[in-house]
Amino acid sequence: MSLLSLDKVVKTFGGLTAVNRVSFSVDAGAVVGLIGPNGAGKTTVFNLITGNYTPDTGDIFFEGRSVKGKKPHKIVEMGIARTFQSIRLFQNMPVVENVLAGCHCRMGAGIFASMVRTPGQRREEKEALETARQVLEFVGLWDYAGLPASSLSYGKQRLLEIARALASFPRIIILDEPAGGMNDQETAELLRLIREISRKGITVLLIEHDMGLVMRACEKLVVIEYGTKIAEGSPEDIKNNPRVIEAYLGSDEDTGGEDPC
Ligand SMILES: Nc1ncnc2c1ncn2[C@@H]1O[C@H](COP(=O)(O)OP(=O)(O)OP(=O)(O)O)[C@@H](O)[C@H]1O
Repeated sequence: MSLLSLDKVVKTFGGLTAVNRVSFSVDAGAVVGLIGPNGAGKTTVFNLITGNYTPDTGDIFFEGRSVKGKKPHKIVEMGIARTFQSIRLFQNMPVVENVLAGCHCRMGAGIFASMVRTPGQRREEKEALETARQVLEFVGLWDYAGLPASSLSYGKQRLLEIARALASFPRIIILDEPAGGMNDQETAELLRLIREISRKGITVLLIEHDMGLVMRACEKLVVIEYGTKIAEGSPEDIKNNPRVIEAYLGSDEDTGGEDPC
């Protein structure tokens, strides 16, 4: 059953159609990759799913409910969490505090409770801390919990973003170029982590330029070019799809003119 589905979604910026009638679905429990050359519209698709943008036309459904017009924090509450292409952490704050920021959407106590620290508030804080510990252990960063985020390597900062997203207990996690800036060892570790996330029953949708990672991690790929979906299928199908090869060969910036796969 599909957890997330896009139905003929369109997004324009002035005269530019960044996303052009894109439809695809993501099954519950799947790891799906959204790929395409630079500027194809991938991040815009993510921004549409997560409520950072609203589709001009078309619709997006999560668990059968439209997310169109909902604010990003409401969409997080529905069970969709994301990371960003450019790292967005509170650099001067400790690692653990960055994760606690991700727990916030599940904390129900209001402003009054925060001021007087009611027992309910204290319980929520304790639970949030426990969640932060669990997700940091899960991504291998618990040992760094007290250090400022800025002290982490670039690759570890990306893991911290994933931990923060996981702290909202998502049903789907949307990763925008998680391997960007990672070395080979970190990328291998990331692949292991994506598989672990999937094993926990969390659906994964990812944009990634590292084709080795995409091919190993994903069971389905959706390919877009100039905002339009040009192919969809298993990594093996996509690898051999002439239309996809052509799209990538035309984009030296991405592949150095080499086959994407
Ligand atoms: N807020 C915006 N205002 C105007 N144009 C935008 C905006 N966001 C994206 N675009 C344009 O929409 C197109 C798609 O951009 P997008 O960032 O979605 O591509 P992408 O596939 O994620 O690229 P990359 O792989 O380089 O990150 C580009 O031409 C981009 O310049």
